[in-house]
Amino acid sequence: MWRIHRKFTAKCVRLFGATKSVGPKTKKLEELIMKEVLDCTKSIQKTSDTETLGIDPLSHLQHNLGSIMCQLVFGKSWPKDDETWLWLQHLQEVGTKAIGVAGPLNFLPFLRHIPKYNKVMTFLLDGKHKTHKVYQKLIEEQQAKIDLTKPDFVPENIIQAFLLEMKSTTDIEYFSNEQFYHLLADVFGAGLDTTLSTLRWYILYMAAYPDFQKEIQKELDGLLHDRLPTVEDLPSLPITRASLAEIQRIRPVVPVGIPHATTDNIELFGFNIPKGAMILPLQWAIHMDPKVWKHPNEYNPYRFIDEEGRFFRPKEFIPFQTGKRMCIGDELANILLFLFGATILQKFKISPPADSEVDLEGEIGITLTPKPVKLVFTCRSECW
Ligand code: HEM
Repeated sequence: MWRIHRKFTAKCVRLFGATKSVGPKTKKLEELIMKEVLDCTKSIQKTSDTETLGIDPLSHLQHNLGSIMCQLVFGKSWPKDDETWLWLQHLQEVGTKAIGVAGPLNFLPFLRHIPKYNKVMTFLLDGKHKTHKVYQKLIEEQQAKIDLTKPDFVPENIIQAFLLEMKSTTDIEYFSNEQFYHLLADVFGAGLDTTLSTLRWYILYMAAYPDFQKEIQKELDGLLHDRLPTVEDLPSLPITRASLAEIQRIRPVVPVGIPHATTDNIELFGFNIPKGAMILPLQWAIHMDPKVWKHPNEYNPYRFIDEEGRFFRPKEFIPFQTGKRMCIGDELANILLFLFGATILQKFKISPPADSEVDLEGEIGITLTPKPVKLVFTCRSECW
């Protein structure tokens, strides 16, 4: 099952233009992303004008990053104050924390009888049923818009692609309604929470490390002058790229990895691991290993810059994990992080409010997220 769904979703992501080489589809994706990036920076500026003691950019980032994921997955997005959208965001936020709390149930299923875990599971299952009802409506909306019998039909979002697959596949069990709902939830969840948390960490670290912030802004100004960043700019901006990589090293959003299981008995480094054992690939241990990274707790983008000043990736850097189940959204994530991160730094100086320090400790659910924060966003020039 997972192989077929993985192949299907990876194909969709490529179809949306999230690839290493930049073609017309990537430019279309860039256009969609930049529209939301600019809406986001405008909202940050607007709220900053009224809140002189600083703002938490979370709601703006969540709305605009979420709108991109919604368009790619569901084929539509909602206004900021729409009830369905607010509910989906709330469920995503609280659900991610709840999945973290429910984690021990993977190892000790009997815990579900304890009220604390029972409550969390009831919340998660209730949320799942309600979300599936919303998804059904979204599927019907897309169904009404498209004609799958047209030979030149090209899907524009995951719902349309799944409907096309349902029509043409012989593997009906893999493309059933139930699987449809789960796939939509998985891609939306996997894509939004991870990129959102990474961007929040990035903004926070920029406030905590003003000298690096200035250096990145100097690099951006030197190449872009007054124009906005594009995906083609990425290779010419090694410090910016390294600063984004370093945030993914020091604050990996899935620090304990996603649980996997052995398919057979194996021996690894003298340890016997039985078939069916749960394996947690501890990303944190790899990204914080002092044998690989000097002073691992220090934020230092220069770990990703070689002697010639070019960006390079040490093999121990695995923010998207590695192997057969590696993230399939890595290219999309890199494009999102770069366009959001570079534009925000181009437009704002980010700093903590006067007489306060930046809290770099996080909160752990299934992902590692920053705590609520207030930051001051000062327009760097005549931005708009
Ligand atoms: C900074 C952003 C992101 C990070 C750090 C991240 C990280 C990860 C990690 C660590 C995994 C687990 C790999 C494993 O099980 O070994 C994963 C899986 C996955 N990611 Fe991402 N991800 C990001 C963005 C995205 C985006 C934008 C999408 C949207 C398409 C996405 C879709 C997926 C999917 C579908 C899987 C499951 C793959 C499978 O089970 O075979 N991710 N991601």
